[in-house]
Amino acid sequence: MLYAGTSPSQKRADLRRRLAGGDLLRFPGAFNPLSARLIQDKGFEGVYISGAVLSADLGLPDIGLTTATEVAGRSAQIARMTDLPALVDADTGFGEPMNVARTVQTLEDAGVAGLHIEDQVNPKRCGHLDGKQVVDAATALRRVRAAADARRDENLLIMARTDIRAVDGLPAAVDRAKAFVDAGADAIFPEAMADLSEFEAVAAAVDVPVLANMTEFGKSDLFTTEQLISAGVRIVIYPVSLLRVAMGAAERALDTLSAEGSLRSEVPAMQHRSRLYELVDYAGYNTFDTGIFTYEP
Ligand SMILES: C[C@](O)(C(=O)O)[C@H](CC(=O)O)C(=O)O
Ligand SMILES: [Mg+2]
Repeated sequence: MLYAGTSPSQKRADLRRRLAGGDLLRFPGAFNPLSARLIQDKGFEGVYISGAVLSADLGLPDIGLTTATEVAGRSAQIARMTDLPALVDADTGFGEPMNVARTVQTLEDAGVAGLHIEDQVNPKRCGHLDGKQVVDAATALRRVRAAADARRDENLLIMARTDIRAVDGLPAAVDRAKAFVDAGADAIFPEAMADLSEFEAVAAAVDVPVLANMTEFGKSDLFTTEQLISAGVRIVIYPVSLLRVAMGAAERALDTLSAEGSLRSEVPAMQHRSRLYELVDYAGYNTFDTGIFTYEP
């Protein structure tokens, strides 16, 4: 009933333990708190909270318009709904190193298990678009250092994302990944890798987990979990996938409604009322009521 029973510090400890175990951890993007429940129910290892989804949800492009407060608010709503660790996209950290530090503490308070800070210039843009720019190494490292120093729970996972591959090539991405680890990054997110061997090169160069972004319609192929494991990847995100699936279904249903005058033919594809009730635990609330109202002081 209500929110998940696992505390944020426990989720962070769980994530650390699972990462030490060596498996590939799969983090589908939750496009709302309810979908986080579904991700847990289906047996995934974690939930991703995407900046692209947050922007799209507000009807905005992913070009650095959202604020740290909006990201923290949505993160809290999603993270509290699941026992799984949540990883959140903190974009560029929302400002200078001191702002990055405050962003980290705010997201920690929101209950996430980890976050990533990227090295794009402000305002950032989707990592799979052309025309990105990255900041110099010193600036990028200061962001990561500030993030690592700011956390109060040592288990909060600070991931450093580099977008430099699309700008200066793979060797630059490998160099930056190594420097990020020296600056305190617990994991590396190399954005827009061209192929599997590039993931492999980054994973071989650092001794921390590497994350793969399996976003659709982007610069990387959609590799299978087996392929990612063979390349040494330890975390995979499917950031916008569930939103794309849901919006695709919504468009088709609206077209059906226009064409057919009713949604009758769409009903078999819909999530059933009973399944929705299962996910929001209607039964748990009934048990609570029964316990309270039959209680005799
Ligand atoms: C991972 C990402 O940062 C996100 O916000 O989810 C995006 C995803 C996307 O736009 O497809 C990204 O920059 O890759
Ligand atoms: Mg993003």
